[in-house]
Amino acid sequence: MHAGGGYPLEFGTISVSDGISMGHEGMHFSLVSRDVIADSVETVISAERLDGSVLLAGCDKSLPGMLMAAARLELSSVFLYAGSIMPGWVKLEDGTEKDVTLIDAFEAVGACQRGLMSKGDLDRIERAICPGEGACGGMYTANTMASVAEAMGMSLPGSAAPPSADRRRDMFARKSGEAVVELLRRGITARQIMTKEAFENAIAVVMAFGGSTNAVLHLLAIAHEAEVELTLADFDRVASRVPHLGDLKPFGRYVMNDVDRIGGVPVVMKALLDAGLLHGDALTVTGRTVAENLADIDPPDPDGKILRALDNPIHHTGGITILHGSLAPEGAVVKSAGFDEDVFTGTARVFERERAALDALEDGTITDGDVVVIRYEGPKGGPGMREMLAITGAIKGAGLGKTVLLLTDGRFSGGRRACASGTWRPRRSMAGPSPSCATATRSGSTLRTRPSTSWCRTRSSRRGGPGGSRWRPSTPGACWRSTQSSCSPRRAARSSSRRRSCGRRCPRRRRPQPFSKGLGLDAAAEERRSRTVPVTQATRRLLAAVAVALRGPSAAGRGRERRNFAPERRSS
Ligand SMILES: CC(C)(O)[C@@H](O)C(=O)O
Repeated sequence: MHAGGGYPLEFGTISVSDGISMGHEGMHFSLVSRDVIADSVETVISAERLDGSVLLAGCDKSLPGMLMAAARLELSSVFLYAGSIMPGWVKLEDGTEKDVTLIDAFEAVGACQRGLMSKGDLDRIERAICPGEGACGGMYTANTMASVAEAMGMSLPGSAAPPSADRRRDMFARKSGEAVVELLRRGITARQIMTKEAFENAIAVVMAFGGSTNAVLHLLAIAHEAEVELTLADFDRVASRVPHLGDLKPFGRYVMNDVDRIGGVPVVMKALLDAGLLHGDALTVTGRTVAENLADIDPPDPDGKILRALDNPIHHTGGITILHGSLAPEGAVVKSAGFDEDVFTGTARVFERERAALDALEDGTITDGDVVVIRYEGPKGGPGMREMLAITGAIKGAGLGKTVLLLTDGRFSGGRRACASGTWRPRRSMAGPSPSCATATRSGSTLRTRPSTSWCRTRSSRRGGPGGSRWRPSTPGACWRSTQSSCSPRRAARSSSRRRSCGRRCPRRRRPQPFSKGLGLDAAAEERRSRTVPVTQATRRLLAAVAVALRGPSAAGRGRERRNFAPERRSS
């Protein structure tokens, strides 16, 4: 920002690592953290009257949280991803060597429980999965959302794929700072970039990569903040045209680092643009269009292995399918990239909460042909719509990944490999004290799902009762607050802080006035711009005075040192 002529102030938000919060009570807070992050960014930027922002994020919920804040604030913003981890490497007892990610550890737990893996190997995998810093390495939620940000034009072209430890990240950080000052000069705000076309571009890239189902939830939330009309039907429409090209984990063989080696996200964007599947005229944070950025980069064609060519896709439709049917009248989301079978028919085994299903798996009572239904994990009933990675990982590790289907009103991890469909809202799910799923489902009923034709049904005419004998309302706190506005998984996709999602009236927010108002493109503003930098001198004087008051005279000096330090870092 210094280099661009602006003056940066730094602040942090909370963040939750999903790898740590997975599989226990902590996961109730994960999705909630997304909205807390968006709220906290809005709060600081609004309170301090900042002109724009470079929004940095690493793990799953902080990425959409930041993008939601950008959309809500409608100031100049550039999103910058912290990059993903490199895969780990492990040598198992029998001499097998393989690359591993976090997901291998969750699956190893299931394998160990079933006696398919020794405790020694489980321990080796657990120690190998995190060889350094960065978000989870496969095309899980963090990398999916980083690709979303790049495809949407909210981050610099080529910035999503380089790993966390890669020094190119320093270059992207510097350029992001310069870019936001330039956006401010030109009066370009986040909502001018986050248009319907930008969302469609993001969905197209998710479909081509076979990204995380969480992208559906998060994109709906970001669109809601941007006041862009986006529905599940949009995902259906784009998925029907865009083929699945990425042989990427969890279902494929490669990780984000491999995508980086073959040219990163621009490779898939260029392939889609050439095929007429991307809006080339959408504006981006470079101030140029998607097509102009791609022309500058001139990325190579897909390599045919990590990313297939459009005429030789892995699947002819996108990696995510929206299901409808008696089980999910409002829609359910399934990662069809992981389904080999056209139809899955099985017998419902209904569990209240993930723990009960994990216990049944450990007992060996979940078997081939079962449809594990986990209920009371929804946004309100859960609360917090927990991710089910512990159970999907354990099912896969137990060797049941292809023969057992999992349905839940909770969420799925971007890393799950078992057959699973979730984020659904069966009929009557809002009734009674437990507005979770599966009041429509009873153990023993036959469930059928067919991702290829987008439906999931129950054959049973019997509906379950309200159930939920063990359901308790959440106690006041962050989770409880989130239940006050989330009604269904579809609506939970929208920010809890925007009451409109529940049909309650929410006054239209007034657009915040940027502090350095008048940096637009008109002649007078241009003239002013040439005489001033985006942060006013008055602000700078005020900040210096505050720094002196808080930390003594040396603090103001330190501020000056930092400013002067920036160009030196560039030369080193
Ligand atoms: C822990 C993971 C793999 O990050 C997961 O939460 C996801 O959704 O990607």
